[in-house]
Amino acid sequence: MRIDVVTIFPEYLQALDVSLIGKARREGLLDIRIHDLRDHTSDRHRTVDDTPYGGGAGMVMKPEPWALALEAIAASAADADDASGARPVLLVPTPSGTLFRQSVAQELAGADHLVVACGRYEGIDERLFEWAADLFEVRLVSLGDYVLNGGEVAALAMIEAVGRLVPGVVGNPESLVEESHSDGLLEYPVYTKPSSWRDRDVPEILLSGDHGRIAAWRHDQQLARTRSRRPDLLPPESVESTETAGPTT
Ligand SMILES: O=C(OCc1ccccc1)c1cn[nH]c1
Repeated sequence: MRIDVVTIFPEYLQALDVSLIGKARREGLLDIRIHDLRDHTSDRHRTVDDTPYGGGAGMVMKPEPWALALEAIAASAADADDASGARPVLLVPTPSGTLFRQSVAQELAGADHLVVACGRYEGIDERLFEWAADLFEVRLVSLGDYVLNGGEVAALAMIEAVGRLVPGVVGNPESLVEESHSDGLLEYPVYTKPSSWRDRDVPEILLSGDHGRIAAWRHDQQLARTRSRRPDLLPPESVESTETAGPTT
């Protein structure tokens, strides 16, 4: 998978050189390219923003530098994108996007080419997204109901969530199967040695070796946790009962 990131703070994306994503880049599983939006300006001050029409505080990102940056990326990937037959996905982290969830990460992991646009200030001129629709599948996506100063932190989160699902990136694919949200429930509690730690013991069931009962206990834990912390994830009829099945704090 190729991932291009456009930003005015390229150094923010250095985290993508580290750990599993960094290893996948070095192994060629992920082709991640970082672009400085200011390289697509033509004035002496490398201007990327201006005041908002209609007034209001803050600044808006000008559409032209973005269009030049995106055109350059589309041109550099044209052969590969043509071969894949699908338009690249333009992924735009923004508070006004649809909610990013594991299901969205799974979907995006199937794309051949992602282009991530990191907005700053009050956002990007809306016309850019209208213009981009001819070249890209445009996806405005929110990490959650809070506001960051720019899209870079959200881009790191989304790239990690998507990148780790690309085959070969995570060594043991088994660890991708049983994880939070993959079955729509929160993950069960996990424990490791020592079995007794500061007078707190690991639940006996986990030391029993009875894998059937362990699986059942873990599923009960998932349900109890999801009920208490994220009832919104459960279908309506299954929320009223509040029996607990062990440590669910
Ligand atoms: O703040 C966010 O993105 C940065 C951003 C982009 C455009 C204008 C302002 C801020 C964000 C919050 N949830 N998901 C993304």
